[in-house]
Amino acid sequence: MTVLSARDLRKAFGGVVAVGGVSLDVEDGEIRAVIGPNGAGKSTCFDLLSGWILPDGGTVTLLGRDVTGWTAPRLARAGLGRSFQRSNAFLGLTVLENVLAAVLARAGHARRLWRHVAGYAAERRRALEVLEAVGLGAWADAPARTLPYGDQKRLDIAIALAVEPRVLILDEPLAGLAPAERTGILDLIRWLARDQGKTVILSEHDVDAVLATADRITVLHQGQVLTEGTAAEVVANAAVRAAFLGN
Ligand SMILES: Nc1ncnc2c1ncn2[C@@H]1O[C@H](COP(=O)(O)OP(=O)(O)OP(=O)(O)O)[C@@H](O)[C@H]1O
Repeated sequence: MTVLSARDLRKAFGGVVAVGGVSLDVEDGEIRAVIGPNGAGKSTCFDLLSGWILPDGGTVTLLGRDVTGWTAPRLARAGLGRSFQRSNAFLGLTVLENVLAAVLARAGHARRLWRHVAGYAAERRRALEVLEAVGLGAWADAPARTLPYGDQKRLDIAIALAVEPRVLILDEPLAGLAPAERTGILDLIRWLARDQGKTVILSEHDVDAVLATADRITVLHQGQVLTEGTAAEVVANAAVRAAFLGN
């Protein structure tokens, strides 16, 4: 079953065509990597898919519904979680408060967020569960700014998971990580897809980093899909090799 589709998505900023007619279909439980060099249009694509910006043209379908033009909060309630290239965690809040804020926002409590935080027992339990799931349970009461960088990436994933998404879009979850941390995040992503039934779409610059993890890889180049396929197909593709791999 296809859970997320894009058809001919387009977005230009002034004269710059960031996304020039992208179509893709992501299947339930799949790990999809979207790779491409700087400026290929990965983040813009993710912004379009998750409702952070409006497309100039094209459509987005989530779980069978046409959600084109839906706002990010509405898409979150419909089952789409998103992390960002630059963390959107509040560094002055604790790790738990960050996830709790996201849980409360989904539940529609955003406007009275800080009035009776202590009273939200069920939501706190849910936030703690999410932290345990991503391996940050021990950091719950620590200020987010004290987290090691690799764990900040885990917190970003926890915030995206707080909306209980079916589809999780992760913008460069491996960026800036040491090899051991990358392995840890890739293990987490595999667990989310294989054991928790999430569909995961992640962006990355480097095909090697996602070869063993992604079920399929979409290669973006200059705002368009250069090719899509399994890791083996993408690596064997002459156009991809010419554009990104050198040889
Ligand atoms: N808000 C914006 N205003 C103007 N141009 C933009 C804006 N956002 C993106 N662009 C341009 O659109 C193109 C695609 O950018 P985008 O950030 O989507 O690529 P990317 O593949 O995510 O790159 P990176 O890997 O560096 O994050 C680039 O030329 C970028 O400069």
